[in-house]
Amino acid sequence: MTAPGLPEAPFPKFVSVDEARRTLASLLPARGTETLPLSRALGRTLAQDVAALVSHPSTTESALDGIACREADTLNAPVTLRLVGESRAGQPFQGEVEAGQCIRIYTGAPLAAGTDAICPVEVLEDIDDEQVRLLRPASPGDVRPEGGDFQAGEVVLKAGVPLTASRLALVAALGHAGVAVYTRLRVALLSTGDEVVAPGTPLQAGQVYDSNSVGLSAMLEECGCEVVPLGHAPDSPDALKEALRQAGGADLLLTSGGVSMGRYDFMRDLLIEHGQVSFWKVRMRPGGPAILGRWNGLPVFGLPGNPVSSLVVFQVIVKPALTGQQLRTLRLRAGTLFKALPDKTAFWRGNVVNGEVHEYARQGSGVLRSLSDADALVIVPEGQAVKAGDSVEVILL
Ligand SMILES: Nc1nc2c(c(=O)[nH]1)N[C@H]1C(S)=C(S)[C@@H](COP(=O)(O)OP(=O)(O)OC[C@H]3O[C@@H](n4cnc5c(N)ncnc54)[C@H](O)[C@@H]3O)O[C@H]1N2
Ligand code: MOO
Repeated sequence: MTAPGLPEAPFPKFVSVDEARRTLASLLPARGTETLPLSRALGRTLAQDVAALVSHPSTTESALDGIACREADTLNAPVTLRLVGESRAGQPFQGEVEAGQCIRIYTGAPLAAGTDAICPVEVLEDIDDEQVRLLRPASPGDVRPEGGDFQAGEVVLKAGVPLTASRLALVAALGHAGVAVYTRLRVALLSTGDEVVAPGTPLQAGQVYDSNSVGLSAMLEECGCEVVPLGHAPDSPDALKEALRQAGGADLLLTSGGVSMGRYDFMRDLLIEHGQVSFWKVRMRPGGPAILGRWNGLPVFGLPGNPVSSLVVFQVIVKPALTGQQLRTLRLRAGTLFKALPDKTAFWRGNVVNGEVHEYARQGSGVLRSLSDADALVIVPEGQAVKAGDSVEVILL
């Protein structure tokens, strides 16, 4: 597909979002694996299935502080039972509990032989050291069965999932002190533009603070990448060539700015004239002008400068390519109209209100606060408007 006004070129233009993602993934190096302690594995991608070394719970245990007894004895509560001992975590009751008897028990302590139900302290009355009165029947639902969470030998986590905080906790519970992960990709990061300045310095008229470096660097960290910060380069082919040279040892150079139709969009010019371009422009908004190519073998992904555009392209194209993970989406009911674009997938910002997603008022690619204020990117396929009441696919932000 060739747009009016663009020169003919020996590379694809206006590729789909899926094609852009696949092409970027195909330029990245195959990754090795390494084993890391859990304290250093946050954000990395699991390289091997992880099986449980133990069952959890390791024995059948109580979910509450109270007494353990036989449910059948308590169906006509209030009833009085005879206390014959107690079970604490690490100090289980050794004997058998018989009909009409009970033991004191605490959360996480093993059940005793003969017991099958728990009555919590809130519905107990102590009569004396040997007797207790249950105001309600004891519940088998407050017993946690052995292996109810996972069984020894069971594969609980599959290779390829990202290691979030809760998954790292799970790996520890499975009994592992370390975990096999894919090695980190080294991603060099560069902001371009004469007007771009680092935050913390005074801003002259026409300048803008470099928000892209900050947002993209944080997103790369979240993807488990090693970031090589190259800072900022002005709109000059020589300065950009120097930055491209500095990025030489990286697996990918990510740039922002200078890829659209302007006369000073030199990143685009350099890649088209002296690099090898895989595609220029993606059928999406925001983010349409993105360009992918290689410079002396180094994959270079040029994100658009507009702050919303660069972060959205990262989210929907770069992140899945870097992590090998599918985009996580879910479906919600639309509470308002989301307009379609004839030849682009739109990623409109939306807010979730009472389970419905509503359009955020300001959709401009320069309105960076829209990504902070919104709850979701609403995916509107090419040419297919979403009406209020329709089901729509969203990415939660
Ligand atoms: N005639 C046309 N003009 C434009 C088109 C088009 O198709 N025809 N596409 C528009 C779209 S869509 C986008 S997106 C932008 C992308 O342009 P560039 O990638 O060339 O980006 P710049 O022109 O360098 O900057 C755009 C905008 O973003 C601000 N910016 C740049 N870098 C940063 C940064 N690191 N932190 C914060 N803000 C940044 C910059 O100041 C500009 O305001 O092109 C449209 N134009
Ligand atoms: O794609 Mo641009 O990102 O619409 O402004």
